[in-house]
Parts: sequence; C-alpha cells; structure tokens
Amino acid sequence: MIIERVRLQQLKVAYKAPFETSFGRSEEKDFILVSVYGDGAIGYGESVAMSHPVYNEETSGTVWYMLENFLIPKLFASDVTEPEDVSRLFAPIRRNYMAKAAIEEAVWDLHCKQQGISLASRLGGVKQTIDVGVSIGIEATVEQVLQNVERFLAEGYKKIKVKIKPGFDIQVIEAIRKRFGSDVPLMADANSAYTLEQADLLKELDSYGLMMIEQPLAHDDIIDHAKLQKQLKTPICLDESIHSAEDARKAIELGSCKIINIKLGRVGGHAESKKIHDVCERHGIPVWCGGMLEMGVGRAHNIALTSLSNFTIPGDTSASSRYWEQDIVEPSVAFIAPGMLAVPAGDGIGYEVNERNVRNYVVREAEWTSR
Ligand SMILES: O=C(O)CCC(=O)c1ccccc1C(=O)O
Ligand SMILES: [Mg+2]
Repeated sequence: MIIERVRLQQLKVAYKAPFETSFGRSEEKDFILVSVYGDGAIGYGESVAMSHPVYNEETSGTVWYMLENFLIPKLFASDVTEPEDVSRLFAPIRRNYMAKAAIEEAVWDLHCKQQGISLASRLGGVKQTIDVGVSIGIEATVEQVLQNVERFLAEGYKKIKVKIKPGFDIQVIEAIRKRFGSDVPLMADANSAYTLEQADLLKELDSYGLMMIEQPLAHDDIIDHAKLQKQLKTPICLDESIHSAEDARKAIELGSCKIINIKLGRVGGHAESKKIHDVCERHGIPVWCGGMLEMGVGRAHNIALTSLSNFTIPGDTSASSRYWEQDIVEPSVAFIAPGMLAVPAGDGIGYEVNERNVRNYVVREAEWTSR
C-alpha cells in the first residue's frame, strides 16, 4: 500500500470534569494524533498514553520519541501490503505498545479508505451495533459517585463500572446496590490498588453480585490473580497484565481471570487485539473493549474492534459527550438508542476528522515524508 507522509500532532484538551483512578487524578487529556497520508486518503490513529507514566510506562513524550526515531522510519523503510504487516514489522522493538498502536491504527484506517471498505468489516466484525457501558471515577464522596451513576443510568448505559481503591471500595458498591438495586449491571475496577494480603476484603465484594472485578492486583501479575480467583466467586477481569495473545493464553491457562478487557493501545493495535479476541473466544473467555478516555478517533477504532463476535460484554466506549464539549470527529460519537452505538459502514473508521477542531487543541506538530 502507498504511504507517503506521516504527521504527528500533540493535543491538549480539558475534560468536562476531572477523572480519578487509584493511580491519580487527570484534568486534561494530552495525546498524540497520528495522520498517515497515501494515495489521496488520510488514515488516523490516536495514542492513548497519558501525560504521566502511571497506568503504564508510556507518556505522550515517549510515544512521540518512539514514533519519530523508530516506528515512522521503520514504516517508511518497508513494504507494507496489508495492515497486518505493521505489527510484524514492529515486533523486534520491545513494548512501547501505545506508540505502536497509534500508527498501526492509522495504517488500518488508511488501508480501508484506499480499498473503500469499512474498518469493522476488514477486521472481521459481525455486529452492526454495539452495547456500551460507562466508567465512573473516584470522587470526594460516595454521594457524588451515586449522582454520577444515576445520571449515566438515565442516559441508558448498559454497564456501570466504578473505580475503587483501598478506603473507597465496599462502601461505594454497597451504596450503589442500596440506591439502585441488584439488577444494575455493575463492576469495579481497582487499577492494581490491592495485594493478595487484602483477599479477605476483596472476598466481601462477592456478596454484591458484581459482573467482575477488574485488575485488583499488580499491573504485571498473573500468578497472584490466579490465587485470588480461586478464592473469589466474582470473576476477575484482567486489564493492565495483558499485552499480547501469549499473555492472554498464559493467564487463561493459569486461571488468573475469567474475562479480559482488550485495549488497542495496551496491546499494540488491531492485529494483536484480534489475536487476543480469538484466543479468548477459543477458550470461552468473553472480552470487552476497554477505554483510555479517548477522543473520537480512538473511540471510532474501539467501535470497529468491538464489532467482533466475542465482544459480548458492554465496553467502556461511551459517547463523546461523556468527556468532551467538542470532539475532533464528525459526527461526534452518539447513541442511536440508549446505551447503543452504531458500527459505521463508511470507509475506514467511518468518522470524519474535523481539522479545524483539531487546530484548537494542537500544542506541537511535525511531519515526515517517505522517499
Ligand atoms: O471511559 C474510559 O475511557 C475508561 C476509563 C478507564 O477506566 C481508564 C482510564 C484511564 C486509565 C485506565 C482506565 C482503565 O480502564 O483502567
Ligand atoms: Mg482498567
């Protein structure tokens, strides 16, 4: 395929409201938008690295560095025929999954636009619509969390995920169950805030009928998660621990989880996401698409991926309005029915990027041309 030019833009955009997890509070999105040009088309990818290396080791700065010095030169020096070639091309470079994913996604989008097909269909998607949930951050009080739950339930979200941390866990879940009842599809995400020594506390969660608990233990662990899963009725879902289909296979073999959250950025892009999806499907492990507070390009990629068959649990891809006053895509990501998004049938990601909106947020920009 023809790849002529790559543009990187770093954008900073304020969230409607700060978002807090067990690893900290974020008020502003800081990310790299990747545009890949070829044959009159533009493919887009969005890096999900955060401004600080707290979810994983990457940041917008490391993503820019890796793209400029290693990934873009490698892409220009090679013949890419199919988008699957990109992840093979990047395989000798260790980790840096978010940097790889950002440009890999853009190449998938470009390829599909050049071919006149939708990204979802090229990935092997089978769904025309997807059900989505919402992720709710830690707040100063339990009452504030309850107000957010109420608002998002009223909007129709089909899964409520709440962030927990030691000292802000059982009481939050208990209060949600008390106020909204036992039918609300509810889960908790700990972002690695606990250790196996706190198993007794985590076992208390079993009495609240949660769909799952996400990544309770260390970000790089699958051993202790296996020990914990043996003691818990609640299914464990792994997020941070899974970077590849091999990681997924090992976690499944060990019994470290019963569900896996797939994030494009965490695993290096669409090709690896699909492999993880397939390994999980073969083992009867359902998956759902995680979120990293994306703007529209990232959301569009998530939607296409979620159209695959084994994404049977509502993911974190909320509507643009969850976080943004004004998104960078048109139309913005919006429900077609409560809690439901359409999988676009248009070329590539199926959303247009509004370059004027992008301009409002750019703090750094550079371009490289293939020769
Ligand atoms: O709404 C979203 O995009 C999901 C937000 C979320 O839960 C999250 C946001 C930032 C970093 C990690 C996570 C996570 O899923 O663990
Ligand atoms: Mg998570």
